[in-house]
Amino acid sequence: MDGSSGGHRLTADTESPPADEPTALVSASRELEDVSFSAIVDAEHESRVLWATPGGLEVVGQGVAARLVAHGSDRFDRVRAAADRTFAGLTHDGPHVARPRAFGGFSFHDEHESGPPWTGFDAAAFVVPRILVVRSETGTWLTAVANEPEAAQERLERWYDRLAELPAMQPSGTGPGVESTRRTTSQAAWTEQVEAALERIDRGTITKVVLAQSLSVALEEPIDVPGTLERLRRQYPNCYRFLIGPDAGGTFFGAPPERLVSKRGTHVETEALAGSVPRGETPEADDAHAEEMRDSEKVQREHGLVVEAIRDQLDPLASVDVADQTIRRLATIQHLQTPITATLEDDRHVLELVEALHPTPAVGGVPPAAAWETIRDTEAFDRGWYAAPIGWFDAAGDGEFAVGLRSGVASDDTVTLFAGSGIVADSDPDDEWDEVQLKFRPILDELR
Ligand SMILES: C=C(O[C@@H]1C=C(C(=O)O)C=C[C@H]1O)C(=O)O
Repeated sequence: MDGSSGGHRLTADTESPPADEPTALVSASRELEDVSFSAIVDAEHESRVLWATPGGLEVVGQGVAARLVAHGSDRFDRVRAAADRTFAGLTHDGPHVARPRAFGGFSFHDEHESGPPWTGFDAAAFVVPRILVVRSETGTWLTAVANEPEAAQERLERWYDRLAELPAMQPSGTGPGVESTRRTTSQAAWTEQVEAALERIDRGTITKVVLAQSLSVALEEPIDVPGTLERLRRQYPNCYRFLIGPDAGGTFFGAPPERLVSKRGTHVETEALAGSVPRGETPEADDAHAEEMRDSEKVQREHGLVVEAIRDQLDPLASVDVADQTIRRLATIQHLQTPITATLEDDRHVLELVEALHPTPAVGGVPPAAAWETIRDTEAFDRGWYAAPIGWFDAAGDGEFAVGLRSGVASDDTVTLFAGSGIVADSDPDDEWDEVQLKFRPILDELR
């Protein structure tokens, strides 16, 4: 069902209300001993989600209590309207951290149509899972969501018993092995693409554009996505981790370093993350790379465009505070980062902020429309949900979104990876090529 035409889509074994009379969601929570998250997200052919933040919140969900889907240029508004209907009258019996949330995201651009490798991915799609396990500072909670209190309670008890029987920890395994890789963009084609973008920059059509590549990886064994994410956690402990698995089609997953936005009440946090250099072999070499990035006029210009665009987007809504630049060090790469916070004048839904910010020039360009045209004229693959907002929102309109980077979409025995880099005046095609290869590594290393 298209969420634009109604709120809930209920799967067969829930108590389906008449289509035009969605009943309110009811949820109940119970504290758990720690459990293996895989038990929730291993289920194939079931809708499943995983969301983990650098701050330590981890959530897994399975099944569909409500689904919100939208297409077209007003997809953000449509999801928000569907969210209001979905969450109207919600009653939650449990701690705030374990409340029902809608998890999902958007495609990079609003003309997106689902198709390989993005089968199962609409232009905007969220689910409120029927079963959630939340691990936070205050403990681990199991939440069941249904349309009636008895059904929620029954589901809660059934899953509590089921999870209690499983071992708490499951091995995260090893990579599925890479049989072969196929590029959408050869290095020669890339050089031409970057040079064509540089011409547009010269002519003044654009100031910056982020061009990307995709890499299709044929696997030796089927991939265990939750296991892969668990291994990514060890390598990239300060990154987000996400898995979005519709009940049919591919599974989108990744470990992005970049927050698009988080909102709690009137407090907003976002950041500019743009400018990239490799890690060094020694602490001295590491610092030298970081120094070189900080001192580069080109990187500062590229980064400054992102800070400026975020400030311009938030200024009409909030009082904005831009902090000092720092270096964001990840296992394989370092970035220039500027943390940005804001205080909203009036409370807003997090989706309003997502719409205002996406795509920032960290993944799109300046000016946005001409940059998008450049991307469309240039890239030989479908961005799908790559570099797009991935996250959650709740009944109050609070939520958090990452940028879907360092990511791939898995289907059958293939994972398609995506990575890009910002092109500004003075960009060198060979350097940008190297940067893109570095950004494939987080996922690619875990597949080997
Ligand atoms: C586009 C990507 O990364 C983005 C682009 C960056 C850059 O151009 O320096 C840095 C971080 C991200 O905002 C990607 O990882 O695919």
